[in-house]
Amino acid sequence: MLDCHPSCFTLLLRISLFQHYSVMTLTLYNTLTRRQEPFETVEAGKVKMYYCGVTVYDYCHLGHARACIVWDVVRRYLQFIGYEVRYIQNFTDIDDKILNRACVEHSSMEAVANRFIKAYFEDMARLGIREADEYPRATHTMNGIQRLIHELEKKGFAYPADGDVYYAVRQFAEYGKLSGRKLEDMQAGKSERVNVEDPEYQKKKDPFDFALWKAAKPGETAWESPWGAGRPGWHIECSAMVRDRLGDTIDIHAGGADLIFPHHENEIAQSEAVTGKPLARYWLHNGMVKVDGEKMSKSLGNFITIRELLDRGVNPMAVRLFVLTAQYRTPIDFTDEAIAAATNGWHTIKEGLLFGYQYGEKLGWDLGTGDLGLGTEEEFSQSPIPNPQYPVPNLYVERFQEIVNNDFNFPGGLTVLFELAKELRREGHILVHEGKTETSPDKLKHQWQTLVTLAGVLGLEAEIEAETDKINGLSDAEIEAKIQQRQEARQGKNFAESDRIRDELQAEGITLIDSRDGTRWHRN
Ligand SMILES: Nc1ncnc2c1ncn2[C@@H]1O[C@H](COP(=O)(O)OP(=O)(O)OP(=O)(O)O)[C@@H](O)[C@H]1O
Ligand SMILES: [Zn+2]
Repeated sequence: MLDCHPSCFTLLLRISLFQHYSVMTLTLYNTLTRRQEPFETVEAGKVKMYYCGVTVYDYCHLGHARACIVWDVVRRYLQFIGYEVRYIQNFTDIDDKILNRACVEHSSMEAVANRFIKAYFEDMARLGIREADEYPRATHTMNGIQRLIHELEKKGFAYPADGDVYYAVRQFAEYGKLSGRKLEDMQAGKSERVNVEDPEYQKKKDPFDFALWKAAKPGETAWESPWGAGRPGWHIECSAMVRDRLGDTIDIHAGGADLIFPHHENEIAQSEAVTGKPLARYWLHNGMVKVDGEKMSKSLGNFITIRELLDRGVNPMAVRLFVLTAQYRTPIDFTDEAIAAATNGWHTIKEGLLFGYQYGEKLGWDLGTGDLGLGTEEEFSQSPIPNPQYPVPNLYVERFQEIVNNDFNFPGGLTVLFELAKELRREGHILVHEGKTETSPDKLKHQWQTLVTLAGVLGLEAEIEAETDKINGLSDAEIEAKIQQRQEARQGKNFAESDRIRDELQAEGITLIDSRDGTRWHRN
């Protein structure tokens, strides 16, 4: 028994409570408060989440891939720790850039949008992004948009001007609370850059007022409205979609850090002026993918599309790893080296994921229904936890959760996966060379299932059949036989032949290491 003063007990109790709290509570950095806070949802056990999706006028690039992967994994993780998540992602299908492309292609805004929405789904499926619960589009939300503008007008936050309608930023006392910008400071910076000849400038009461509705120019696609034919501004569509699909206050509003100002600031001004309630409890922003220090962006033209990257042979799971090895809020540089490092990382995790398929039978695992305990294919693809019957929780899962609970620390979570995968790989080599493993088959099965579960939370899945086929393509015995042939060629001084065999094996993903004691090999 500890000989301790009562205050010492209180301290111990506090420490243990704190430890419990820090382990079990998800805490998130909230852009709005600039602090990391415990995650508390409006309704217990349920998360309403909205992500500002793409403007559909071109193919998605690696920057979009990062955003989509991060929010996909956030959603999976929230489900994993027991939340019911309703996840909405919009498509901006009304925009000057879509209109310009339609003009260039002698096509319509709708045709351009539809083409790139289709491409979006193709690309995201290749990256293993789970579909959102709904994908509202600006063109399908016209009633909600007009209703909101009308309410803003009625409450004195909006004013019509010659077919346009503007939001009066000075009416909203909290304008700037998300981005931390003050109108006065911005005013000083902007005064030299303002173009007083600009017709929009002349219609606005304040240069920072922004358009809620824009009158159509002759020949432009337009929608009827109480203010005349026109189309909505970009910011109002998200306010309307959030309200229509999720209600007045949601739990998580997500998007790239480039959207904090003005887009999200304006969304807050619009929605909160009408409802008088917070639009979102947590504002989360992913960092940018950069190229030579600059944001990868369609408008700057410094981008690589997802399809280009994958068509070059980069594994989609390596793209996921490239994204997940950085904390989601920090910027990351796109370089060939970074992709190569992610590819190496993926090979390691993949080997671990395939362990059960390669060695399960040899280890005498009880295969039960023949699915190695992974559940049916349908369950596997739908559930965030491949099989809820898994032997979870365990120490690995607890550690993973403890790490990730700290502001979605996915890179930290990955270290647990690498540890498991490397251990399984090591045991696989021992089994091949010595006929048995160091660790008991039961424990290995448990570790393997844990790895598959945690990898599933991060959306990392090996294409089981294709990959095992590849591995089965050259069995261990065949590899050993080729090494023997190479040895004979070397003894006969036929170095061309020995090099050919080495290259052939390398092409199959087998690396040879020569030493005094002979040739060792490993799969890459
Ligand atoms: N380089 C990037 N890195 C990370 N996220 C990005 C990047 N570019 C865009 N996003 C995010 O992807 C989503 C869709 O963005 P959007 O369609 O406006 O693309 P964009 O490339 O920024 O367009 P533009 O180049 O015309 O500004 C947003 O949430 C945005 O923040
Ligand atoms: Zn938005």
